Amino acid sequence: MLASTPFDKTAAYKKLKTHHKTISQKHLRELFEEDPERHRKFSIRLGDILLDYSKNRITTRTRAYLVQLAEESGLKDAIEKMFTGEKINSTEGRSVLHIALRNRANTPVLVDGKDVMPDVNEVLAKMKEFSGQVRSGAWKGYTNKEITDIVNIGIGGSDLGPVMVTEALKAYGKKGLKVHFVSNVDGTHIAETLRGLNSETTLFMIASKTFTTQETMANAHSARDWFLETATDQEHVKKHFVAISTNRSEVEKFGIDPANMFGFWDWVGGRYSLWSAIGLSIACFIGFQNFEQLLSGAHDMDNHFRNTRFDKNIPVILALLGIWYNNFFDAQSQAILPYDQYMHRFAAYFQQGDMESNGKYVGRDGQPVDYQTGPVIWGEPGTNGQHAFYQLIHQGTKLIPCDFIAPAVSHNPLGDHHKMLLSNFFAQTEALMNGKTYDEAAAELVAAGKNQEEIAALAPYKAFTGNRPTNSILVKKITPKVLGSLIAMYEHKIFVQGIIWNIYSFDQWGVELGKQLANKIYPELQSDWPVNNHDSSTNGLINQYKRWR
Ligand SMILES: O=P(O)(O)OC[C@H]1O[C@@H](O)[C@H](O)[C@@H](O)[C@@H]1O
Repeated sequence: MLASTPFDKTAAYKKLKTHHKTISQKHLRELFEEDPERHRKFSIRLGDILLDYSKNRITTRTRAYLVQLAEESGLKDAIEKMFTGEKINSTEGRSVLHIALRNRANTPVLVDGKDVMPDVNEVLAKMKEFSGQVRSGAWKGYTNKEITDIVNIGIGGSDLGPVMVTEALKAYGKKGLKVHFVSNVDGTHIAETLRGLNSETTLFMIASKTFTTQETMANAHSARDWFLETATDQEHVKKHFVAISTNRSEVEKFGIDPANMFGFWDWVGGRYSLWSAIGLSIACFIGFQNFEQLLSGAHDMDNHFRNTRFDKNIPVILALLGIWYNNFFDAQSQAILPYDQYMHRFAAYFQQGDMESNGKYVGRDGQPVDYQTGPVIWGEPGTNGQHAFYQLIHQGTKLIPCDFIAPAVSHNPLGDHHKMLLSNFFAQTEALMNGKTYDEAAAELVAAGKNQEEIAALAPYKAFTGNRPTNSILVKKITPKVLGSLIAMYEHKIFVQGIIWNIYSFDQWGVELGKQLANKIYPELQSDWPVNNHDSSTNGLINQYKRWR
């Protein structure tokens, strides 16, 4: 069991409340003027990753109070409980062991007294063999042709991770092998994906932890129907369908050869599962060695997280800064802004990772919390975001803490593109921090030849308050290893915040109600009879749909 102290009852919370009154009056410009050593004091380097968090509205005192908050919340103990397989996902009665999936040290990790590592290694070995066969062309389709297209069918955690990683690591992808992802139950998704594919050279991966998810099962059945239209013989299914799941009996019921099943376990949360067999499409696309590098990058971050004191601990610091803005500055959201086109699904991935984990209002004591928990996560790659929503980040009325992420080395060193990209990356955090005073705006207008009247009219709009906090995460290059570390970094950040907010981060009961109601409404849509058993809005909408369809 995890300790359960409502975080607003800690001594550190009270100190931070008082301290916030002072800090909120300070401008980041002043903080930098007062202390020229901020970059050194507020940055952490881990291998090829540099976190500079100096452009935050903090002093060393703020950090000390935040670290105290983490200590009072029992974080050290909670980390140990996670790493040693204790059932900290209490509402589901499960351990939380994505760290075991990438435990490259192979030290025993016990669940109910049994070491899970032999099972983990067995599945990894099976993934290695299979991905090797697909990539070398040894795995043949029903007409003896090599596989050219993989279609992963899954949703949520069984989709977002593989999508994000295969995009982020496209530079490592095997030429001539395409990966496609179908998630939405909207028939358009699968219809558009299958258009142009050849059943002889297409491999389907049905990825579902439960193997009962409505969307995935509907898409899997449609994929099989499509396949059998040309392949005709049921026997051929086994060369073209594999399953990734924890539910063997449902896999067998669907008709997938158990030999083609890649298992995982209930202690792998869906949104933490890309490290498991759910990553099979990743392993096929980038190769198993690169997949192992991804695991090893995550393992490095796991070790750092578990063994480093909190004030030098990257995930802990990121989590504490998030809490500082969320709970003391009333920030509602957090932007993740990768300056790397390949990482264009990174923010979307952590929308599930963070919002499904920490979008909870009931504390671990079973009572509603009376403070804010998980933020809204959003973001798009720079520089596109700059020409879209950054206006609001710079001059809007809302405080939006931002994580800027960029690689020093591009996979596509084309002319001066990367220097231009990085100049924007550096400029934005500087601009958000410093802003532009009224006097600076007026001076620019003078230089542009404006008269006093024009200056008075325009300067208020051209001034920026600045003082907007950012983290800069500069990495050497987006390699599989670095990406693994970055993903694990955010996973642990989410964990720390959940511990401090005293909520359960590893269940997701909030998604159930919609599913239950959809299952009830689905049979009602079979006939054309009007319905009258819902509220007037739902009845009205269903009945209009029936008239129009
Ligand atoms: O992998 P499954 O069982 O098909 O589940 C897919 C998704 O289903 C959703 O209902 C859950 O909210 C997600 O956490 C999960 O990843």
